[in-house]
Amino acid sequence: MKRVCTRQFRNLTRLRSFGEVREKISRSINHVCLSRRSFHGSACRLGELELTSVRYPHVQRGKYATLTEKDVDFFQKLLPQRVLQDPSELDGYNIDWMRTVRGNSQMVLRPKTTSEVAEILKYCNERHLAVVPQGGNTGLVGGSVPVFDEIVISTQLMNQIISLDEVSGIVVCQSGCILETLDNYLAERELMMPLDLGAKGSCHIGGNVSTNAGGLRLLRYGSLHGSVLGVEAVLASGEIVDCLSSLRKDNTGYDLKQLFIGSEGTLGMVTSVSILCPRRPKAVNVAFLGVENFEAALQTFQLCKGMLAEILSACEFMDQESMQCIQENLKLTNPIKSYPLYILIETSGSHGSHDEEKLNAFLEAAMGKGIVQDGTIAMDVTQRQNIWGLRERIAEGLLHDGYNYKYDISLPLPKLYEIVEDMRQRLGSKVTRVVSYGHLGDGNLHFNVTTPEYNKEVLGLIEPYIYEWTSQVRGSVSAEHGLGFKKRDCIRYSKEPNAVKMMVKMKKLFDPNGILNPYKTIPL
Ligand SMILES: O=C(O)CC[C@@H](O)C(=O)O
Ligand SMILES: [Zn+2]
Repeated sequence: MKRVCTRQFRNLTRLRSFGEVREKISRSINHVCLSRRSFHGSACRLGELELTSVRYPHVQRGKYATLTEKDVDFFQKLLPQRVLQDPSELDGYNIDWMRTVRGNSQMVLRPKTTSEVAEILKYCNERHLAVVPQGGNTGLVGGSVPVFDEIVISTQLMNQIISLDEVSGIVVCQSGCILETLDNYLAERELMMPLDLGAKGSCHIGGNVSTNAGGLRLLRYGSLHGSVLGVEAVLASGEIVDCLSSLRKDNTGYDLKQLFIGSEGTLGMVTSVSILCPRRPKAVNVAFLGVENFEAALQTFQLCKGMLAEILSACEFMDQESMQCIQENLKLTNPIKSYPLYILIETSGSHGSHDEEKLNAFLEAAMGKGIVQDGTIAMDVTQRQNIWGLRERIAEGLLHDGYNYKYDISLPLPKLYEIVEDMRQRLGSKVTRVVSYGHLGDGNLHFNVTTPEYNKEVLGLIEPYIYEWTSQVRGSVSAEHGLGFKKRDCIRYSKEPNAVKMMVKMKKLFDPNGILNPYKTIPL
């Protein structure tokens, strides 16, 4: 049952069978639903976490029309039984997953087809009614919730898989398909989604594409700018832009679909996508390792890139503070001893025993060189999921602390941990935790600070310091979460003024009345 590890890997501990199985249901603790599932329909209350007006008092409502009875009649006729207005149903659409942005939308529309989306947008554009497209509402920058009273256009009912070409591995589907549902559908056909993330159980593919979500396997499968072959989107005017190609090659001028990938619903609402899916690997292995410092983490990554080469499918890291957070707040168990840093390595290949041999050889070498101190390899699917749960559930664990200051930074690898150590010094005992983890394989640091409640002084110690530092080392202030509402004013730290000007011009061209996801992405 247990694969034998070599002498050099002497500290290897067997993975205990975890008491905790990764929870997949929404939980409501202290009035806050914490798993990265959406909380539509669950009884969440905000209480003291109602922070939009506290943190963003400078943001003023734009000059949009307000909803009239005539408007409501129009939408009810267009979408019978698919217009939500009951206040008890609206909370889940008005509040973001982080529970730091709360809008006050009075209406949620649930279209099923592209032409219904086109009708909605045409009407809203003529009436100057602002809208916010929303998928699973799992975003981390307040991009998918209204800021004021924007009408929510939910993709919940746009969940049809349109076609699958099993030979080329191209799936075409509506934007409201849940990522995990798509992946399960593909699994039956020996294919997989090229994207995986903690929120997979509730995020919608349209939201993934609109935010250019990165996730856990970007190292292996690249970004959605490469995997998405086609996009169908509806512009503010109601015009449908059909770029839903399923071609690998198409050089007929501007690649317009790219404009909808990562523009967070500000240029058009994505209604369908076409995605190139890789073959599902036959053998997957996951190892969880302990290292003494960030230099050793980098050496581990370098070594595994060399020794595991094309079978390496993920290389993630988390620090001891992340581990403490999930131990204390989620009661998860560390399968090895305590180390300053932990590395999760995943291989995905076509030959089980060959892959295992390679992984064991890598572990022997890493331990032999003294780079890795300790580790464990998952022996079955449950153990694999449990190891992944340690990494994927940190975001959830952090919310239990109270208020979470969240930063998603792309950095040159050698610089990745500098800011964490610096910030620990800077913040000292003023905060509950300083936590860092992320995608070592693609240079993406998730830096998080928590305090029992929102604390302006702490925020002032973090910002703009962290952004200025990121800018100086030519990093990006948003690696994969987007800018949404919360980060839009930080764009200038990563994009030069002329680039921002061009974005503003594009926005005006695509959406002259500014009705599409206002207050997001583009700075004021
Ligand atoms: O919570 C975060 O900071 C990151 C969330 C997500 O991108 C992850 O990689 O787990
Ligand atoms: Zn991430």
